[in-house]
Amino acid sequence: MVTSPEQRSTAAVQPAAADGASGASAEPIPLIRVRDLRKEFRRPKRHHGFLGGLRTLVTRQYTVTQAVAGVSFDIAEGELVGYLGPNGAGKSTTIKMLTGILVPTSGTVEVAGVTPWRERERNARQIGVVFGQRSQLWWDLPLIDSFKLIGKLYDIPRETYHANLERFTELLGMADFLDTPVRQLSLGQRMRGDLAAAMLYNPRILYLDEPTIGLDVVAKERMRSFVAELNRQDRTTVILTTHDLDDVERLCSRIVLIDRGRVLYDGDVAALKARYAPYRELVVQVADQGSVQETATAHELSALVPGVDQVRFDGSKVRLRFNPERVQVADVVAAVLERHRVLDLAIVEPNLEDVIHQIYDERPTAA
Ligand SMILES: Nc1ncnc2c1ncn2[C@@H]1O[C@H](COP(=O)(O)OP(=O)(O)OP(=O)(O)O)[C@@H](O)[C@H]1O
Repeated sequence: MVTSPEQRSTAAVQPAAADGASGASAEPIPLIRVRDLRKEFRRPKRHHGFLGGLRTLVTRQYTVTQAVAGVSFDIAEGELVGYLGPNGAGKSTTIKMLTGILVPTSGTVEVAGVTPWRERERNARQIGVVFGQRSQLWWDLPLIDSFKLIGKLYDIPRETYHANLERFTELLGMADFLDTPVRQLSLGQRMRGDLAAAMLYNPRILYLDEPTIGLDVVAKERMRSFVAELNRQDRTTVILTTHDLDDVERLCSRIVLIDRGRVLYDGDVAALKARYAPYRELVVQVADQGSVQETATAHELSALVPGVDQVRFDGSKVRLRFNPERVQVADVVAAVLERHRVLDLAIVEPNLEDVIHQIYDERPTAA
């Protein structure tokens, strides 16, 4: 299931138009516009053994990897989009083309009217980039000196620099380590420094590539709340690639899901869940758990509570799955309360991770 950029907002689960061109003239111009983007990596085929090196040079055969195989999407100002996919799907390659680090094999990208790889400097002023695995800070300098250097490099007006430094220091809790050399910072501190450095010159767009990788829960939450604040207060447009779907649940209303260089899904998270996992679970802990398990098979129990499709015993809890479009939550709860003494009860939404696994499981296998 693929959606073209112009279809996404109105019909998130419709098939894509073949050409991916925008037809709606009244639509506002998107901040980021990507059309049929492709990137092919060619590596010389290596021959081994006696005279292999010579053959490699002479035959000039190549191994071709289609890292990005025709991706199109639009992103409006102020959107916060999760760009997701399994290892090797083409996420980093796409981000590298959007940031101007890589030149595509074909296709177009416009970022606020700029073709990133043609006007790298103009593009650099309007984007902030954080790669979780790499730092743009000066390793041997105190963190504050990296900020000062960025202030000079980007010609940030004095007032803007000081206002941003003060705000980010407060929001990211950096006061205690501003004077510490970057190489002595913990990963969580360094990531906060990187995030602040990426935003010091007020870019309109922030690209985050695995920004919470390796962080503990507290550090992750700090990063997430900072990104949410930038997006809400400053309308910063954010594109986030991550394998941590809690980042996505917490931050993104829209996701673009890619696989083998192609878009599998582009739309909002709620619509994705409604399509692939149209259920809720009532999770109950009952006083008579033992007797429930002894006297009622899952099948019998689901017959007792009308509208419940599936019942699972999960440790001390019973999980009853139902479709909220067919049966009211209140009716399911009432049916359970009528029969059992309930100690605890919760309604749980399907988790994005399960939904995405389901999509990968259902996709056609590679040719
Ligand atoms: N410089 C390169 N030369 C050759 N192949 C490359 C290069 N960079 C990426 N690839 C290949 O392109 C494909 C997409 O890689 P990419 O790094 O974009 O994936 P990804 O979705 O970011 O994966 P991950 O989640 O593991 O970071 C992979 O098959 C990868 O091996």
